[in-house]
Amino acid sequence: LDEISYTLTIESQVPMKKLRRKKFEVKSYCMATCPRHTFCGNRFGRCFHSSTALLARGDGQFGLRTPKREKYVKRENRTQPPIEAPYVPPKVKTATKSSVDRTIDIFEGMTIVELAKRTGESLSSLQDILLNVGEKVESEFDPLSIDIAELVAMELGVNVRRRHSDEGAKLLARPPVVTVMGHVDHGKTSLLDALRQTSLVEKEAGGITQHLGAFVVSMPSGSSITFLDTPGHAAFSAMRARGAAVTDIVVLVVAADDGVMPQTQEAMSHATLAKVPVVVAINKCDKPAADPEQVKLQLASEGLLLEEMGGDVQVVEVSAVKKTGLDRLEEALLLQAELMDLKARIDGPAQAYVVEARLDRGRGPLATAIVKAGTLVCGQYVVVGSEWGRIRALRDMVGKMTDRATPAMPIEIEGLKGLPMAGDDIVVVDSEERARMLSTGRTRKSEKDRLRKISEGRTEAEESSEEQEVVERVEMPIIVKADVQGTVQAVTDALKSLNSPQVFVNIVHVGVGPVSQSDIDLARACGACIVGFNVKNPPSSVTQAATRASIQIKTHRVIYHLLEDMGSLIVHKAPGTAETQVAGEAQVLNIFELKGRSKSKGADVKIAGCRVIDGQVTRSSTMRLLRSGEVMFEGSCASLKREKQDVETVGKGNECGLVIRDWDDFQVGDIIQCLEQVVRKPKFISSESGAVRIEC
Ligand SMILES: Nc1nc2c(ncn2[C@@H]2O[C@H](COP(=O)(O)OP(=O)(O)OP(=O)(O)O)[C@@H](O)[C@H]2O)c(=O)[nH]1
Repeated sequence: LDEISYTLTIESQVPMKKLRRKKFEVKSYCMATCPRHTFCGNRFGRCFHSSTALLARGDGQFGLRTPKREKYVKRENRTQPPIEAPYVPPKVKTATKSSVDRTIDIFEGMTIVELAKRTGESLSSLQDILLNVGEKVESEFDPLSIDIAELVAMELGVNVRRRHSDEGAKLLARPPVVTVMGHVDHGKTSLLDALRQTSLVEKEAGGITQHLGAFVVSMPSGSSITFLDTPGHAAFSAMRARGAAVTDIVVLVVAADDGVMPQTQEAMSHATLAKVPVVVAINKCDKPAADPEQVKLQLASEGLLLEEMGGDVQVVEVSAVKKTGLDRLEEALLLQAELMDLKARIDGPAQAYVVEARLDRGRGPLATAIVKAGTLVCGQYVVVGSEWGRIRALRDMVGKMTDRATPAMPIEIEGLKGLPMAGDDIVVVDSEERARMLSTGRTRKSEKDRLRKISEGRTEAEESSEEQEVVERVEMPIIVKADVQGTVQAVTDALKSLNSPQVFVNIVHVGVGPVSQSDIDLARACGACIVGFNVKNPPSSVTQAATRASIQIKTHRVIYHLLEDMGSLIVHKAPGTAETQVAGEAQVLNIFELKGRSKSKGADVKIAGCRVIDGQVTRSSTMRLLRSGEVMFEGSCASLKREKQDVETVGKGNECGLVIRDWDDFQVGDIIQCLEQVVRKPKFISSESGAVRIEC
């Protein structure tokens, strides 16, 4: 009511019938005071319930008739013209979305003054934080270590990007890091397998490779290419996006017999966003249905400037199965790398990224990493994401121990205290104390961010639930277990995409490895469902414990199947939205009057002789009377008869006699609708690109 800037005092509910008798013209229905709108499902349209209406008389006076006092309450402020349109409540944004994550660049040796400028904080507050972290700064212009700068920024809730200066350092050419992307089934895995087999290193090692999440192909010329071995489904886009942060070149695989598909386009967007150049591999050229020229035209129409059409994107026709064109693909990649003049500093502390992480029973947390610059040396203290450790062992892609790793070299790091995440950065620090400090600071920051995001998620949900009239929002706690850390993350992200205003997908715990007894204990404590992706089936003792505790364990190997399964669980759990549905319609053909037949007062009763023209009319339902499309009344049915017999329902095409409680002003031609309350559940929607969501 505030919205239309006048105030009404509503003193009681008024049946519309009585108001109509007094010749009030209904101008608009007021939903704000309708006691039944929570049931009528029309909260944001007109509320058709008869009991409350905002009315206007012929003279333009607005008011609400109050039968007890026989007067209407006038509006107090008449500056607004009479309302013509139904009242639509304002969209009030209640959520105070926290400011967008801020990220600043930090570097070794920056001063507190510079840090204050970048964070926008006062010098004194930075000095207080420095004191808290036990760092003494004599002057505002003393250089800070990059770790301390990060700690201070984290205390302020600011994200950092570490910048390392290569000034004065010797830069050497380094191999390109390549990610293979493309649509499902276009042959990414086959191509990676075929390329892996071309590796001289592998041949020397007798073809025994461990799965590292990355491998190096060494060419006879002495050059080499590092391939990231990332999975290919759309749900793993999060991981691919992370991969792209380390990636120099993307190989876009397009099947020659299938052409550009949704995930081809998605891969192109990933590469464009990450500003990573693309080399196209038109695969399956051995197939009779292969049409590489058609694929090229499609790619060009997608905006890819192909070399043979005057652009700079190289295209190579290959067959992963027949292993043809692989050498040309490798050459194209090396040429692209040459054009990019990829160089890195070899000396000094390493900058590296985690590609994959897993837990080994005997060796503890293991992280596959790619060094971007500098040299990672065995024995160094490192902080990896929020984890830390001292490098106990470094292994190369064939599992051979090495004491150092140089740029673009995939290595496996042993010695971390916890399991990092794919995409985490690796920072070399001076001491154990510094490593612990930074790791604690990062953990605290990410926990704060997580809680903030949860609360934002809830607020967003609350906001949209207002719009969609959700009965309530339920929480669905989930525990995610997967084979490797990267997959855990991808599955978690994919499950979060099933978040909806009705069901809050709350990932309470994630971990690597099969579902264990401790997962069951946790699930029991918080009523969670356990999701296992690409993990071994749990031991029977664990499954039995889960059954006893009625805990659902969902194990899958195909991400889409997992999402579909969880989607239906979420839909099942969703409370749904209450909706009013017209179950049937009858038209008034005749009006009969029975004298003195009203049960309560012995008054006359009017019966509407109707024909059901659509659906069916049910006695127990609410009836809505429409005249020339306008709602006249809504109320319950007092009697429904067919050929003098009381009946519960009358179907389409049949005639019946209808009495509506508190309404007898029937006219021939009136339409009586029979209203039904239904609960509409949300839907699991999957798009062609593989993206899924729950639509309420
Ligand atoms: N004839 C032919 N078949 C191929 C070729 N490359 C892959 N295939 C077949 O295409 C199918 C899919 O290949 P994958 O390598 O699993 O495709 P992918 O893109 O990795 O698939 P996802 O991992 O599901 O995204 C398999 O049956 C392969 O044998 C090729 O060059 N020629």
